[in-house]
Amino acid sequence: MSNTSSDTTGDESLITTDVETGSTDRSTAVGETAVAARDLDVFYGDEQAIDDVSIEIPEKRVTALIGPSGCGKSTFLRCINRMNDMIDVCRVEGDVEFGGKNVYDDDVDPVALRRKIGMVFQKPNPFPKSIRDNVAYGLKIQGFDGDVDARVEESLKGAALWDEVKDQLDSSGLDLSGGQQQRLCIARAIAPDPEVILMDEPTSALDPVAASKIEDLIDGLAEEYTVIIVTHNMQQAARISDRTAVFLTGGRLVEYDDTAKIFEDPEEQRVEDYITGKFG
Ligand SMILES: Nc1ncnc2c1ncn2[C@@H]1O[C@H](COP(=O)(O)OP(=O)(O)OP(=O)(O)O)[C@@H](O)[C@H]1O
Repeated sequence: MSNTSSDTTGDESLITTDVETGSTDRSTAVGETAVAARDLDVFYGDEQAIDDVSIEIPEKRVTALIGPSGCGKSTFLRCINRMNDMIDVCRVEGDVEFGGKNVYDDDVDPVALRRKIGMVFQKPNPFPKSIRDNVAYGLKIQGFDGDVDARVEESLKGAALWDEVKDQLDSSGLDLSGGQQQRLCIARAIAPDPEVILMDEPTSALDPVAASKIEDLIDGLAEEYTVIIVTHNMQQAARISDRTAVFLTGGRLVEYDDTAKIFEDPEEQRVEDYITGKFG
């Protein structure tokens, strides 16, 4: 795995089909499906943001969603754990299957769904609470009756933050550096023991060293969780993901395959044009 991980949005000189792929030791054979979208359409009022997307996302792999600005990557990601429910004008048609169920069925509780499908955002957003309370937050909400301190430690270890904060668990999460705050948010996301972690450009607000740590972390997270990540950073997608889905303008999924195939030999000319920086 390359250790350079600066975000390169807009830096076309770094966009090349020669990017290093296949960073992980995981088998490229696609296993069980964790999340599937079927004929998914999403509208904001009259504007269509996702157009007839069907995709099967494998469990315990890193799947990257890439594509130019405004092509619907974040909208698609937010459909998976129904974060779009919070947007009044947003309407979803079609199915998103998780755990053998359409998450849009009437009997699905979105709060319970989000415990199973956690989310990490672009800007680190710890609560103005102690490090411990940040991680324990979701556990308290779900009425977790196990050993909270042990779970906090386990989650901070899982987010590669424990060694840096173990002596300051009562300090505010806001006093940490940006990269530490993002790892704290990852610890908070994994504490309720989800199956899927959605990440919306999790390194784009971080410096290259902090971003590199998060990339290494994501690689390890996929041992245990299904990771679905939106990134503008082509090199990042190539380095850390097993599968890559390319969205293009109009919210269409134009190609979805093993990451190495997408970056080395895409089927679609417009995908090649996009990843070589000819547009987007
Ligand atoms: N809350 C919203 N209300 C209305 N329109 C929205 C909303 N969020 C997104 N859109 C529109 O939906 C389309 C897809 O946006 P989305 O943010 O999903 O794309 P994206 O590929 O993630 O973009 P970016 O890479 O710039 O973050 C865009 O046309 C955007 O303007």
